[in-house]
Amino acid sequence: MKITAQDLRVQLGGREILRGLDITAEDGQFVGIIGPNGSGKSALLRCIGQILTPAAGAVYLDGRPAADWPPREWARKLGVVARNDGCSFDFTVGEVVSMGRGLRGGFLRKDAGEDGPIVREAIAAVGMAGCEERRFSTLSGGEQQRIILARALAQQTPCLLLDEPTGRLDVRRQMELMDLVKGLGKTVLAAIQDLNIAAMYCDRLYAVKDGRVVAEGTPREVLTEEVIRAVYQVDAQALADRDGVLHILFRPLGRR
Ligand SMILES: Nc1ncnc2c1ncn2[C@@H]1O[C@H](COP(=O)(O)OP(=O)(O)OP(=O)(O)O)[C@@H](O)[C@H]1O
Repeated sequence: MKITAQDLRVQLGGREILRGLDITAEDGQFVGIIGPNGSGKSALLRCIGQILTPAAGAVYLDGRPAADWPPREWARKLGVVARNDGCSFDFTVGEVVSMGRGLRGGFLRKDAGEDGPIVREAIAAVGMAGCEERRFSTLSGGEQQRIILARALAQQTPCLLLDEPTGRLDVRRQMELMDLVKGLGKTVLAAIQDLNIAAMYCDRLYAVKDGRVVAEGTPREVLTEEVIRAVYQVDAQALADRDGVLHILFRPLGRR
């Protein structure tokens, strides 16, 4: 399923946060959004996820505008993993992940009885099998992050929006999570802060700065020394290893 955002504009607190963004994720593509803190990555994902209403512009799934989708049908197409999306109540892990099933259209729907295996499978997929009865609040930050992803997996949508899905994970868990998501073949739009992770896993990247797209293309096209300098004001070297994997090496600030 294809995700398209066209000319998105957002104003918050009297400021223009998104200034006419165009983003496309083709069916099955893993698309990364990179950019400095405050550049508008979360605002963009929140607009596409219908959590934030844009001042102008539109979001489409397979060419059909968001406004034309009944909310329940939309929730069956698009799973959202927002940042700081912990639960304020003391639910168990199983209950948190079951909420992904509820998002598909009410806990009282006809197929609700089949949720158990799907919930357990989603928990196992993120490496947390057997933790169903644990209190969510007793998990570490990285474990909570994986369970929030499991909740989106249990929603069984063809598209996923992920806001810094690996931010609190150790290096192995980061790669496991990205391998897992990539292996699902879903259309994914993810805000990613770690440029090496973005280089390793994304089919396409959009670099966002001050609410505008300043570069787009394959990781090799976007993660150039010039773009990294323009977007982040840091000096970096982009090197491909013998397997063709791109690595970004950063120079300490003030050293040339
Ligand atoms: N409710 C709000 N009111 C006013 N300004 C806001 C609001 N929400 C976000 N902003 C501002 O919008 C800008 C973009 O925020 P956003 O969270 O989209 O950035 P980001 O690229 O995701 O940043 P980060 O990498 O730090 O997570 C920031 O300058 C932020 O301060």
